[in-house]
Amino acid sequence: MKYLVHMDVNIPRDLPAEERSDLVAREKEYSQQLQREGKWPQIWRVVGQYANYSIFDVDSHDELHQLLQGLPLFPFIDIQVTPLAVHPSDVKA
Ligand SMILES: O=C(O)CC1=CCC(=O)O1
Repeated sequence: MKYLVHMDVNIPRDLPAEERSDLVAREKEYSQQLQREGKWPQIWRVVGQYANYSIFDVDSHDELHQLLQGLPLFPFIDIQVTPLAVHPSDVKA
């Protein structure tokens, strides 16, 4: 099952720099592990924003929820999820 996920990151400005760097580094490691596993096949930066659009490819809503909740930056991200279905005009389908 594929999902389009929009993440809008809002790390508090008063978070100590070291804590911020640690969170961002752990977020990157977590994300890259899921990318290698094929569960997070695409991630794109939104131009001019601390935000991304990502594609997740997982088995269920529950799995996606679990993965998103595991994001180190989860407390500081507004997340919107759009479930995707195959388009009938897709020549690859
Ligand atoms: O920087 C972001 O958009 C938040 C994020 C998600 C995965 C990652 O490495 O950073």
